[in-house]
Amino acid sequence: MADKQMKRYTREEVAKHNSNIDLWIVIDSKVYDVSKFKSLHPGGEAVFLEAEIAGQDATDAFYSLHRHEVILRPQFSRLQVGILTDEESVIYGRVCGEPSTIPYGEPTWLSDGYYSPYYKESHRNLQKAMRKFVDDILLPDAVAREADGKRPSTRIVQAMTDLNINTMRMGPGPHLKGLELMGGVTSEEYDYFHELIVFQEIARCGERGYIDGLQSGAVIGLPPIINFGCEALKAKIVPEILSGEKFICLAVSEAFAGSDVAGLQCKATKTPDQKHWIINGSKKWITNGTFSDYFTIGCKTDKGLTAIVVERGEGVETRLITTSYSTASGTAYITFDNVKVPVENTLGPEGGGIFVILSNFNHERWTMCCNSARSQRMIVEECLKWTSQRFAFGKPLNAQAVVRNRLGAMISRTESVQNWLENITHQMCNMSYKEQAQRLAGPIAFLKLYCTRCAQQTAIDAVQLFGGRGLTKSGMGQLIEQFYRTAPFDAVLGGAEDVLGDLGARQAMRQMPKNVRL
Ligand code: HEM
Repeated sequence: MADKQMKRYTREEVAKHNSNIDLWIVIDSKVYDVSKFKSLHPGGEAVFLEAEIAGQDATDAFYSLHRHEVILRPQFSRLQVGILTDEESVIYGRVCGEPSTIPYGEPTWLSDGYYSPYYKESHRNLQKAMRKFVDDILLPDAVAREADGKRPSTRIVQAMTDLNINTMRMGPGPHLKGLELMGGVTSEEYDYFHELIVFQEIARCGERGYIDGLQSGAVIGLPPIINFGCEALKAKIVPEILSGEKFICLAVSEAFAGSDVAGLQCKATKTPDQKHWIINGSKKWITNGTFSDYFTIGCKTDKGLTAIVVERGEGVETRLITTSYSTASGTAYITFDNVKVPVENTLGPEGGGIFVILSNFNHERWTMCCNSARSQRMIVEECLKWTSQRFAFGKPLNAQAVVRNRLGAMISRTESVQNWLENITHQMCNMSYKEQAQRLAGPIAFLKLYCTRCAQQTAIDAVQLFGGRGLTKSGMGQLIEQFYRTAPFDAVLGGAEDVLGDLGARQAMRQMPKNVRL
């Protein structure tokens, strides 16, 4: 029943319902009868019988211990029996489809009264459409699948296909030609800032394993085919993946080698008639591998590392690896046992696999930064809310200078990550794919290294602010717990931090002018 139609009570009237058998409380001007509920309350019965709670305004006590969404659940909202005379409820949580009202809850370009040189009307239109899609459609499935560990539901894959979201996640290019994009964006105007928006809005669902389950294998496994595959291969595989009919993943890392791509042991040898590859070996930690139909892999061949596309079939086995994030991502251990693949499935020149894989890494790492930057912002928002509504030592947490100092550091990191990301994205918008491969490998490696270090420090800070709740999978700190558990993923996937730092520094050293001196 809407508040307006509810019976009005004065605070004095509510106060009379303060006994074990007749017990009311007020939360945000709404009057709740908890007489029966109290024995079912997960936090125990006794809390309701305290003198400052029974028949009293329990708003601060409630928000010190529960997320706003708790009181919105139908089984609890129906405990409401009235509303206070001459008062209205004022507290709200996340409003579906709307921008956050929390300071730093949105990047500068989405914050009222601030400016950015990078975003145009088409970016704003896409952002609004994506936000609505994520809040209304994606989020409920993300929460459910993260909990049951199943891959994203077919209807979500279908919805994303219908809205061309997966095609947009391949970046700007001819694959978008003629498509109607969300927010009325045309394929000609679609640039990397549009793509950044797609990734950052999806990141807001906050369910890290699920996000990877959302065909992130295609985001990294399909571009090598688009950029280096022969026409026949592209004509067959690209439509199958973009229509959501089939799934693909990028399978590079192995039990034997991860960041050391040159040390891979999976081997491809040609048949005597030179028409097929015979592939033997294994791959480990392959995102979406359990449900993929195609595998873009790196293999040792006589001419060196070569990229090849393998179709699921005889000799290909995948099994689930349980990592510290949810199994919604379909992370797999894959074995190839005498798998026969046509040589036409080779991507780029034989022996040129390192270039195929490395040039793809730039885009992959950049998408990870988009995701991580937005996730860090969400954690900042959670911490700003928590520290203002949680009371300790008689004051809100944010009344302590040490807490504000920690918040300040978290905000600074989040802002610097987003601003650097936007600068790199601007470079990508102005460079060809080849120029990006040549000039941005170092900067993107540094960005990812910086981004994931910031994320991990922010995760540690957030746990300090939330205490035990930051380590508990349900309740107030559930997003913090998940972020703390999964932030290290981005620091390893797509290149470990130390490897990336080295890569960027080596590139800088190569570019040093020969004759310059101090
Ligand atoms: C209609 C009002 C209330 C409802 C529907 C409600 C519901 C819940 C639920 C579902 C939980 C489980 C944890 C979670 O999902 O967040 C919980 C935990 C708890 N609740 Fe309530 N609650 C209400 C009011 C209160 C009040 C007024 C107090 C204290 C004065 C309180 C104290 C607690 C405590 C101490 C916990 C355990 C929190 C923890 O483990 O961190 N609850 N409540």
